[in-house]
This record gives sequence, C-alpha cells and structure tokens, in this order.
Amino acid sequence: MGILEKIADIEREIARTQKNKATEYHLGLLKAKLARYRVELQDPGKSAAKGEGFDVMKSGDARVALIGFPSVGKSTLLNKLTNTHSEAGAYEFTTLTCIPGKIEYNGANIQLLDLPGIIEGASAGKGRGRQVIAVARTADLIMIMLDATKSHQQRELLEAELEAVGIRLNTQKPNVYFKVKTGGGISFNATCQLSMLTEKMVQHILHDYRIFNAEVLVREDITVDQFIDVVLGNRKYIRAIYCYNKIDSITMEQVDQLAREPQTVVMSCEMDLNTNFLVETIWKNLNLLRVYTKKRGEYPDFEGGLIIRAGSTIEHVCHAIHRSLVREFKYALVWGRSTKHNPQRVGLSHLVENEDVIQVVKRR
Ligand SMILES: Nc1nc2c(ncn2[C@@H]2O[C@H](COP(=O)(O)OP(=O)(O)OP(=O)(O)O)[C@@H](O)[C@H]2O)c(=O)[nH]1
Ligand SMILES: [K+]
Ligand SMILES: [Mg+2]
Repeated sequence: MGILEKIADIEREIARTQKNKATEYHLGLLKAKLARYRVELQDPGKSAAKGEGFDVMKSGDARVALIGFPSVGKSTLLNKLTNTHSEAGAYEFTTLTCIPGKIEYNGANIQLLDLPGIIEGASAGKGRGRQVIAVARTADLIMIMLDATKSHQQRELLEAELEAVGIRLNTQKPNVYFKVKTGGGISFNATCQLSMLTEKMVQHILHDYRIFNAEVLVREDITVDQFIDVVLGNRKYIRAIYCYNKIDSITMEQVDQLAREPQTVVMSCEMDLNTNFLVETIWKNLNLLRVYTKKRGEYPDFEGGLIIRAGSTIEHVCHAIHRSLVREFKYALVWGRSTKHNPQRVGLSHLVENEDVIQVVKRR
C-alpha cells in the first residue's frame, strides 16, 4: 500500500470513529500515525525532488506569501500593490512560479510573493502544491486569498492543506517542555489540569514514535494534536490573514457578513476597494516596529529609522545598526514609549517600543 493510501485510510477511520472517552486512545494513536506518514510524505529525501520549491531570495524587512485557489486574484493584487508585474488572466494556473514584489509602507520594505494557485490535495503533492507550501513555510505572514463569490468551503480546504504540512495558523507554540533522553524512561508532569490529554496517551504516542526515554512537562491544557506537534517539533507557527477579493460581485449583506469574520479583510482589486486597509492590516499583523537612532548632539533621523520585530531589545537594535556594535556598547539613551523618563539610560536587555529614539553610547 502506498503512503497516500495509508494516509487516506487513516483519515477515513478517524472520520468514522465517534469521538468519546472510550475511543480517545484509539483516536490519539491514529492521529500520531497520520502525522508520522505526513512527515514521511514531506521528507525531501524521499519524495520531493532536489531543488524543489521556488528559489526566491528573502529581501526586505518581512515576507508575505499569497496563498489561494486558482484565479482568486493573487496576481492582480501583486500588480496593484507593487511595481512588479505578474501575468493575470481569466483562466486557472496563469501563474506558474513565484514572483516577488515589494510593498513600501511605514518605512518598511515588505516582500509580497505571488504564487501559483493551489488545489485540494496540494499537501499530498497535487499540482505545484508542495512547492507553494514550501514557500509559505518561509513567510512571516500568510495571506489566504479567497474569492468572495465562491463557497465558504474554500477557506476550510485551504486551512486543511496548510495544516496537513505542519503549518499552524494564528496559534502559539504549545507551552510544553519536551526533551528526549538516553535513559530513565518517560517522566511526565503537568503544571495545570489537563482535560484532553492523559499520561497513558502520552506514553502511547511516544512509543508509537519509538521514544522510550523523555522528559515531558506540560504547562497548558493542550489537545492530543498539539502534543503530537510538540513531539514532531517541525511545526511552523505563522500568522495568517484572510482576504476576500471580488466583493464587487456580491451583495452588501454578503460583504457585511464576510467582513465580520476574524482576521479578515474584504476587498476588490478590480474596483480598488479597501486596498489601503489591506496594507494596513498586513503591517499590523507583521508586528513590526520602527525606531529612530540619533547621534550625540544631533537630531534623530526621522526619515530613516530601523524596522525591527515587536519584542526586540536594545541588543537587537544594535545588531541592526552594526554587527560589532554590541561589543562596544556601554549604555543607550532612549526617548519614547518604552521609558519612564526621557531620556532614560538603559542596558542591552531593554525592550523597545514603536517610534522610540535611541542613542547608543560606546565604551572608550
Ligand atoms: N470581479 C473581479 N474580478 C477580479 C478581481 N480581481 C481579479 N479579478 C479577475 O480574476 C481573474 C483571475 O485573476 P488573477 O490575478 O490571474 O488570479 P490568480 O489568483 O493570480 O490566478 P492563478 O495565477 O491562475 O492562480 C482575472 O480575470 C481578473 O481580472 C476583482 O476584484 N473583482
Ligand atoms: K488566473
Ligand atoms: Mg496568478
């Protein structure tokens, strides 16, 4: 039996197994097996040819990948938001490769990637699905583009395809300490009540993965699937936004309904509706900050500025300015939202905020 058939078999069995206390173990094991086969399927050594995936250099401050079924308007959007041209057409699979464009916003350069459309079964290797998904894994933000005139099912189908290859959308990495050991058996502890996972289940799953010695410390109430994610360890936790295009072709009531969904932007490339809001939403979801540097006795450079990730420290800022700056660092003076008084003298671990002004003082 081929691996695709094995996967289909397990999926069928999961679907027809009723979910209750008595079937919990059985389901847990099935899910672990399913995850294992999917990893085998994705393993480049086995299935994917060498050089698969589109070789597009990362550039700019962040990368956004356009994922969607054929002809939802991905290329039309790239043409609208960037200076790059990508062929658009009324037929499916107009785009056959990865085409990068650049959005300039708030002083940041955002790389926007137009990609071929994917279809159901993409994760199992249909069409160029696997190549497209390989690019999606490298993105800081996945933009799931949908056709507002098509059924709602498209959204779930796309999510399932991304899910199947280990991409986790809009969720955090589970708070679990997991370490494989060379001896001592399996030690299992939890710092909170677990309502969906038991020690027995954890042992079963680990045995299924041929792991007999490990330390597991669960710090939040996770599901079996989340535990499997932890064991596999190669999951990508990526933010995603949903973009419904072609709202020029549906009713106001329908637009209103779609717009209320979480993480969603409704728009029309053709009529230029809501494109500015889309870019703003991209920016917000990338979680980028802009900070300004200044030299002693001079004004800050408000034209320039550095683009860094939210949660960055002065140390990150130093790295962004110059690689060797950390070694010469004495302290920094900061003016802005992150400080109580202005300026405030801070060390390398100080967390910066949007629009802080930073002056680095070096050792002599
Ligand atoms: N009505 C309407 N049509 C649109 C809109 N945006 C794009 N289209 C049309 O949708 C069709 C497909 O557009 P593309 O940009 O080629 O779509 P794509 O997602 O890149 O398609 P593939 O590369 O084949 O996957 C074209 O005929 C566009 O003119 C829109 O906002 N409204
Ligand atoms: K098209
Ligand atoms: Mg296209």
